[in-house]
Amino acid sequence: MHRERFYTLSASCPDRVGIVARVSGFIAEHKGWILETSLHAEPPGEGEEVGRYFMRIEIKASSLPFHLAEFRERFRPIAEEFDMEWKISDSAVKKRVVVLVSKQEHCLYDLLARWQSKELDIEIPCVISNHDTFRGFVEWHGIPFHHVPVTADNKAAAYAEVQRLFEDVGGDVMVLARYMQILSPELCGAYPGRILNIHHSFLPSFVGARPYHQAWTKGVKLIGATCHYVTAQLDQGPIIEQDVIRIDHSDSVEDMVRYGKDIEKTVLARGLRYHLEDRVLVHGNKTIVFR
Ligand SMILES: Nc1nc2c(c(=O)[nH]1)N[C@@H](CN(C=O)c1ccc(C(=O)N[C@@H](CCC(=O)O)C(=O)O)cc1)CN2
Repeated sequence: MHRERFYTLSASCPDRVGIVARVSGFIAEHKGWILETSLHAEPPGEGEEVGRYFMRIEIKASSLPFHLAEFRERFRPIAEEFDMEWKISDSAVKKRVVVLVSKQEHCLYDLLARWQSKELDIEIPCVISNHDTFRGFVEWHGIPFHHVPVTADNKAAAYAEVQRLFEDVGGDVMVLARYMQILSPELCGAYPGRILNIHHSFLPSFVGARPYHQAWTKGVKLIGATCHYVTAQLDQGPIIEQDVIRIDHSDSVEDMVRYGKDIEKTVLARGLRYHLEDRVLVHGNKTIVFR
């Protein structure tokens, strides 16, 4: 069902009395029609005096007497008054998702299927890979494909090329859809909260490139997948979404890889949707997810 155009205000600030009253008062003052509100008060962390308040508010675009740019300018003084980290997005503007992949097909295929069916209302301006494996499949969808090999000797140049391509297409989000190379700290640092990865384990268990082998060796009874923001620290970024499935002693690594494909696809799709809908707010190395 096509939703009427709406703006999403997502913000956080030091916790205090009067935040919601001030923000909702501003919206009401301009006859804004609120469609959905999510609020969370995070208590003070260790050594902190004040907690942090998180909010996400959807407002019907047609209910406001001004457009997005003026909304932002009129809201700015309030954001400064409360020392907010904030943004306002527009449901009518499709986010541009650049997909990175290596040799595993399942997450790439799933994202392109959800894009083609418009389940994910996004633009995919290009796909980048360190192998040429999926060129034909991607170009068949009318999407530009860029082969950027990564070797032990060319990592800096390779990631500079990835960044150039991302900037050239006006990328909003980078999705590592089983991209099996470790991004440089520079690339991670250039896009905090804008690079998502699907890790094929229930983090923090089994970081690295071969989590199913680690799971088999350990003999765990549950395996899973984790969608997280990418930081320079491998598989340590803020977690967005996770899920698990039960296995048992009779399951081989190959069985786990097969079961894992389904859960990796769905966890990535859910995590990406939450991010695209501004439902994820980062707090230190954790997230608040207004599902
Ligand atoms: N800076 C980061 N880069 C990447 C992350 C991350 O969290 N931070 N996640 C990985 C994805 N990943 C697990 O989910 C992963 C990928 C690759 C490796 C790894 O050890 N790669 C080896 C090469 C392996 C190969 O060539 O097949 C390496 O880079 O030396 C571990 C975990 C994506 N990037």
